Amino acid sequence: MAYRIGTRGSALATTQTQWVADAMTTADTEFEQVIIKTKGDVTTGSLANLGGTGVFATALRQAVIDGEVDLAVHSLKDLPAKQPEQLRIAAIPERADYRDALCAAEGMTLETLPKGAKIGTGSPRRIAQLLALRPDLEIVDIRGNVHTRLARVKGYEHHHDNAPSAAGSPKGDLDAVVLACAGIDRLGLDWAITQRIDPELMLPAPGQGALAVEVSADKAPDASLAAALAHHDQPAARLEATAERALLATLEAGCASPIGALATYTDGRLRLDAVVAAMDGTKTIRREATTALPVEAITDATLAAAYQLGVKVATMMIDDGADLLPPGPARGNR
Ligand SMILES: NCc1[nH]cc(CCC(=O)O)c1CC(=O)O
Repeated sequence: MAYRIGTRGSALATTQTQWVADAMTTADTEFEQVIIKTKGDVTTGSLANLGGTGVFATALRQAVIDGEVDLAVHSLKDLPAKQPEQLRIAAIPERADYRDALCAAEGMTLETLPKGAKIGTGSPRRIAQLLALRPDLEIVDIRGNVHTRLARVKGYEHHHDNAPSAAGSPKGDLDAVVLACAGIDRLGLDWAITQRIDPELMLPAPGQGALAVEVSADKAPDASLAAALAHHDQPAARLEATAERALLATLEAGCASPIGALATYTDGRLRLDAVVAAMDGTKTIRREATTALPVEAITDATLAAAYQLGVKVATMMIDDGADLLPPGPARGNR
């Protein structure tokens, strides 16, 4: 059978969708990419001002609901925490590097960047954690695809002369940008990363580095597609994503500040670290908890335990005043 697999049109989106398609292709199961334009792709201007959640995902999700495509591949971190009833995340494949990446001029790191260095990012979560570490940094709001953002770093084009030209936007005007390692690695641009930022210093967005393969909840996939999806649903990634998204769902109801969260599943234990931070970096609330979760296979009970871990850590943070921190801009760019 051939299936239509929906994707955003960016280089990163089509690369990761092709990765999923290739992984799931068998002798009798193949995939054809269908590119869906989303609001996040056609709107220019700062994402911090665009508002709302899920700007990248909405049109793609609608294409699944309308039956235009059989399945869709998203970056999990672009999906709002609340799952729409018409859709189901059928697979969360093995996760890539979940860390944030500093891509700086001259091999610099967060420790060696000069005082007052100009750092490009539009993510309230990254801004808050950067300023908590280095209040002297000058943050510059940037957006655009991975190539466009990397081209803002001094010397980038000198090192990468076949970089697609980032028409219209400035080049080489920043000391560094912060992006997700996962996206840069998937595009084969890992040489641009000068520091994979330790999650002790900066917690990633909930779901960062993970992909979500979404299908219609009403129309069950046929047997060969269902088998391919089940085979690529990785238990550790599923448990980690469940805890991170439970935390996000709980905090979104009670606090409006930037949120970072990282769950790691190793040796039968699921650990969740999370942070809520004031945008100016002056206050951060960071908590963690671990639960023993020996699993052979994912069941409703293990997923419920992972979800409860997220609720627990979020509740601890609200008790510690996470809901009293000043709000960041409307969400949509983590
Ligand atoms: N918000 C855009 C977005 N959505 C997913 C990724 C990176 C890949 C991933 O986290 O899986 C990015 C770019 C970035 O934050 O650098």
